[in-house]
Amino acid sequence: MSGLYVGIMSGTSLDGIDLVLVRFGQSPTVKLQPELLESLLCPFPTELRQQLSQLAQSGPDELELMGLAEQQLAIAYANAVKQLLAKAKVAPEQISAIGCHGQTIRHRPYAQFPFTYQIGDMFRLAAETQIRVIADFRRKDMAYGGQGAPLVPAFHKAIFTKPDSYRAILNIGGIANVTLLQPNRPVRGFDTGPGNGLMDNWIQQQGLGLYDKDGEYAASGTIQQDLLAALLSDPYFQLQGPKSTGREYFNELWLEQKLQSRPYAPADVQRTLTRFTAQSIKIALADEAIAELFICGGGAYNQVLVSDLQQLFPAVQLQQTSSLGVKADDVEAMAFAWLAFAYDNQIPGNIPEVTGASKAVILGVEFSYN
Ligand SMILES: Nc1ncnc2c1ncn2[C@@H]1O[C@H](COP(=O)(O)OP(=O)(O)OP(=O)(O)O)[C@@H](O)[C@H]1O
Ligand SMILES: CC(=O)N[C@H]1[C@@H]2OC[C@@H](O2)[C@@H](O)[C@@H]1O[C@H](C)C(=O)O
Repeated sequence: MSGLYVGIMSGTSLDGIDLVLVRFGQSPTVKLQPELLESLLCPFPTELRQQLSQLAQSGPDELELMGLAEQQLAIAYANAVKQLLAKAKVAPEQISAIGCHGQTIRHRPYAQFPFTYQIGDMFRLAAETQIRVIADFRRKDMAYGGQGAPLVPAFHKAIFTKPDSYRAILNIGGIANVTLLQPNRPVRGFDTGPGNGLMDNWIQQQGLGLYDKDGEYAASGTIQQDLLAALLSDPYFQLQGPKSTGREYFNELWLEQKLQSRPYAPADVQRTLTRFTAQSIKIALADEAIAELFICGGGAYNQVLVSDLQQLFPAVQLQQTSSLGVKADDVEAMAFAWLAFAYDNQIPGNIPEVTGASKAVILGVEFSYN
């Protein structure tokens, strides 16, 4: 194996496909220092984004819609991989495997029969690219009683651990999740709640773009304390980990219920949602003596959000993961490249203390092209 892996992540924000091309050391026993060779963000075609968004909630003829979306998604992934490899001037036969998350359309860890569903036809992705694909990373963890999420903590542990410092890695995507790398303790991690997802929904509803670039729209509003309290009253924030959530819970309908048709100025809602994300993270980490907090995911670029976080964590050094050598946009895609590497090297991909699974297991399924 070449040690070259492609990682593909398309997350709950539905902004597009994040890809990386990365090289991992040949021996899994050697301290892992991934070398990033190339990265790319391919925005989703509008129609596909709308279909995927629709699939995250119940609706008519979901099976037909899902079947069609799975194929379009695989084609979009394959085109993105081809672009990435062309940019890097690397041939498909040089790649050991693609690690692909797929697109979560339903995540129900608290259902009577818990399930999680990631779509994208991985055989088509393998056939189109002529590269083997490792995917379906979450369901085995759930089969062992876990939440199937979050999975990135194992990768964070592998590359970001510092033996003498309590580090936390905070990913702010559509949903936000945190990894706690505390010396002399098993790694912990969980979803803190909404990240950018509700903020994206709101600004889109106002017709002001897909997301609040640099937090500029939020900066024009004022925090509404009664709304903030209503948002924070959701029982999810009182749950202890392991815990995970998704857009099927924290979505437009959830927000509508909290707004109760009160006539807030739209910019005030944006500002309050931004504070809400920061405050829910603070609640989740209130008892943790974190020394260094590293932010990744698109939320790292929202200046209002980051400044709210800094205000709520005055004693903590807040930085982007780029100061650890991995750009905020690349961490999740790199984690899925690593999960493919872990599959090939028989390294467990889940952490039982994080997901709640009864044991650590090797995650992923191989989709071959020949
Ligand atoms: N310059 C920016 N200013 C403000 N927000 C930004 C900026 N760039 C990206 N974002 C936010 O980040 C989001 C994308 O983040 P990311 O790609 O980390 O999410 P994701 O991977 O889809 O979600 P998840 O981690 O939940 O699976 C965008 O939808 C937007 O809200
Ligand atoms: C079911 C699912 O897709 N969950 C995502 C989502 O996006 C962020 C958060 O919720 C996290 O739990 C997870 O993604 C990352 C990659 C994870 O598994 O670690």
